[in-house]
Amino acid sequence: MEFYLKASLKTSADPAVGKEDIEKIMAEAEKTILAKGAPEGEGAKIKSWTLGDKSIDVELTSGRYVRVHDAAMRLKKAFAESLGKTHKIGIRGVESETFTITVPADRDLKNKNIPYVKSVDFKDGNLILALEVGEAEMRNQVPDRILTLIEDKLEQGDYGAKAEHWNLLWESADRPFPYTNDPTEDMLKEGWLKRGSSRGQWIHGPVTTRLFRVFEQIVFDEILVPLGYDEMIFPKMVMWDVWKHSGHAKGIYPEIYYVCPPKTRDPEYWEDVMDYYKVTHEVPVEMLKDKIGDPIGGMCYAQCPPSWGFFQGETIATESLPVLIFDRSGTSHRYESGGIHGIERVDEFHRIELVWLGTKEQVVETTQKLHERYMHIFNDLLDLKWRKAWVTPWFMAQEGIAGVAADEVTGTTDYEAPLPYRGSEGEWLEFQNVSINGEKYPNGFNVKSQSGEKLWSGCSGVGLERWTAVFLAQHGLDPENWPPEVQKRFGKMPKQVKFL
Ligand SMILES: Nc1ncnc2c1ncn2[C@@H]1O[C@H](COS(=O)(=O)NC(=O)[C@@H](N)CO)[C@@H](O)[C@H]1O
Ligand SMILES: [Zn+2]
Repeated sequence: MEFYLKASLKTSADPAVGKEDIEKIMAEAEKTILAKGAPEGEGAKIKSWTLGDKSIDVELTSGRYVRVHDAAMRLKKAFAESLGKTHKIGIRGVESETFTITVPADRDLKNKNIPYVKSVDFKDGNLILALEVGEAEMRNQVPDRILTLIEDKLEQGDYGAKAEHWNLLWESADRPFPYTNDPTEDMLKEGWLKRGSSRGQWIHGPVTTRLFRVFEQIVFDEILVPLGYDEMIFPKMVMWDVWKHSGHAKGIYPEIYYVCPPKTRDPEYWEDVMDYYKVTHEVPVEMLKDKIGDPIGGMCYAQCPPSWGFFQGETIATESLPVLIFDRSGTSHRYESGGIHGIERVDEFHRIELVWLGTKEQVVETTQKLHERYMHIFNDLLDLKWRKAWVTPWFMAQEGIAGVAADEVTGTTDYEAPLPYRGSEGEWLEFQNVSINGEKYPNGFNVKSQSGEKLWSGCSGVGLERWTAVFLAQHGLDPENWPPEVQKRFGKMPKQVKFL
């Protein structure tokens, strides 16, 4: 991998008078300023240099240490000091005439439309990127981010094949499946729910709503109350800034529902739209496009990121750790891939999101306790056939990164269950997960601990549609066949609205 930069350091006067000083700096630079911070012999190299009538023109090459743009800044500083003192010549700025990054690659890039990249050529097993950057971009590490972007793409395969990591951790004993219908079809027949007008959206009648609340009650009784979680309300419209801190801004765009404000709330501004509708009974979507502002963010997607605004920039007292909170205040929205089927994979869903933060030990211990409580719930209360698997951490998957986390403690455990109607080879459904997210969020949101110890966090998403889909797929719709702990909480079947 090689960086190449042909730069022109603009001088305030003809630099010829300082030729001796410049020669001295150029002669020593590779051993001094251009070597600092690099392993032996891996600093930046001066390929050539000449003096213009108001510039010092230099060709630099480097590997990944003392990169050419950093080398140019170091030369600028050295010239400014030496020429400034002795000859009152200042360095006005650094201009890059040619800036290329050459990276070994086994294939060309699909997307060549990268900021500050003029061209991408794939030749003789290398990607050669020509950059168009100014001094500000060179100072602001833009070339470094471009290199990282390319290396990530080459490593991950250009998006597409996100090889999901999956390792079985535990599986419950088999149990008979007396019911093998598709519960969504039977629920539709029973009138328990109806499709909403939006893609992947359902309107839940009294029965499924009651079932959601029964599962929620079980989470309260078995986890939130005994383990001391406090309820909070996390925002449900998520601004770009939150997703920049959480990392979602790296890869969330294909799957969010965007939020745009009106450009103004002045009714006159909207009169033509209203008149258009009143006359045509059609909503003039084209007209709306010009009247709404840019997307300010999106609807709730991962549910926990906005909670970090509560802790951002704070130092948490030792006595408050571990913080154990949860949110169930609203919906999550995802523009899921096609083939939205049943209630198991929807665009609008309801989740209880548990978040815990503390020292690494506290987070690991809290996570362990959660796994024990879930084990009890799924074995003894919901009486499910289910399993747990160690998978690519959800926060990596949501940034388009495959593989597993750096250390073996950080990561996501998916809880999955078979849906009998899918058949014995049918794909199991992830109905919730538990994750240790390491330092990611406290770092991302700059949250410190009184003791100065690094804070860790974890989160667990309990999908109520998913619990319901798994539970009904395995137990059927007749409460008579449900486990007593669910029947007890469910009570009498709510009266159904009768349609004629
Ligand atoms: N499209 C969907 N439909 C229904 N439930 C979903 C959908 N997407 C996610 N969920 C539920 O939300 C849970 C967590 O989602 S996740 O993306 O895996 N993880 C996260 O977002 C973490 N922040 C924990 O919530 C899933 O296990 C599932 O129960
Ligand atoms: Zn989460």
